[in-house]
Amino acid sequence: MTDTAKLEIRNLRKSFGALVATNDVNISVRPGELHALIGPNGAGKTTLISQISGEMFPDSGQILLDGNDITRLPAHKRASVGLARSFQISQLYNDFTVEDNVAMAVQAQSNKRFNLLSDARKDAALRQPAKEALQRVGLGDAGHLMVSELAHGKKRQLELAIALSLNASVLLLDEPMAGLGAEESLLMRDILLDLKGQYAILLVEHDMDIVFSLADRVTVLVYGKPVFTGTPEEVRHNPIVRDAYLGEED
Ligand SMILES: Nc1ncnc2c1ncn2[C@@H]1O[C@H](COP(=O)(O)OP(=O)(O)OP(=O)(O)O)[C@@H](O)[C@H]1O
Repeated sequence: MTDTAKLEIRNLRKSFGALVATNDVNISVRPGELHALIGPNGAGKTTLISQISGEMFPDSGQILLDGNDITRLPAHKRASVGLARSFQISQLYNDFTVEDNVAMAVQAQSNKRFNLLSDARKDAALRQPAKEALQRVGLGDAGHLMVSELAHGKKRQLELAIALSLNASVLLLDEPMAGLGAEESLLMRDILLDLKGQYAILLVEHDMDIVFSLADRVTVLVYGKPVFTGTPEEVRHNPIVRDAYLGEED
């Protein structure tokens, strides 16, 4: 399994003072796999994602992408080696159009390459991937709208479009369903279903219906430590998981 992992987390550890938020974590995400990370509030899911995306560095351990060690690579360089974290709504530019927001992300990632082109070609080279990414998340007709005009669900779709426009093969998705209404959730579920199989996806999500219906494998994190990794069916029936986490739901 180690040989074929797209993303591999080895013995990762991160403490905040006395609190061990990431406690010797080992997780692998295979090519095309949708791997969900679940756990109670405070289990360390966001802390782990932040280390994988490079916003925070671990105390020890390794993060490998396609077998290459990216543990200390700065966050802004990770997209160019194939790893994208879904943007957060707080990072969107409200006073620009939807398409501008995606085009700016494409440009920010590949500044040097585009600076060599003439303005017209540069514009086309930025607009085309932006349009394709928007199409992919169901925002093909919304490119001209100002971000400030978008409903919450559409902003979430835009976050995902920005991640897709970066041409990564590994996606880190941190609670894409958060704050969505029932209809918006169904739409997001369909979008994720469409992406499934084409990207290696590490998905943090509290919505268990989504996790159990979409994930190939699930890792359960409790107090910073993975207690079990398996298929949704195995996770559902595992006594350790039920005691530690799902117990109250059964
Ligand atoms: N910068 C920080 N400084 C100190 N403690 C932190 C910091 N970031 C997170 N923690 C602590 O680390 C633990 C893990 O937090 P984290 O946000 O990663 O959990 P989570 O699983 O994402 O939770 P949730 O599901 O509520 O989002 C918590 O106890 C949290 O209080």
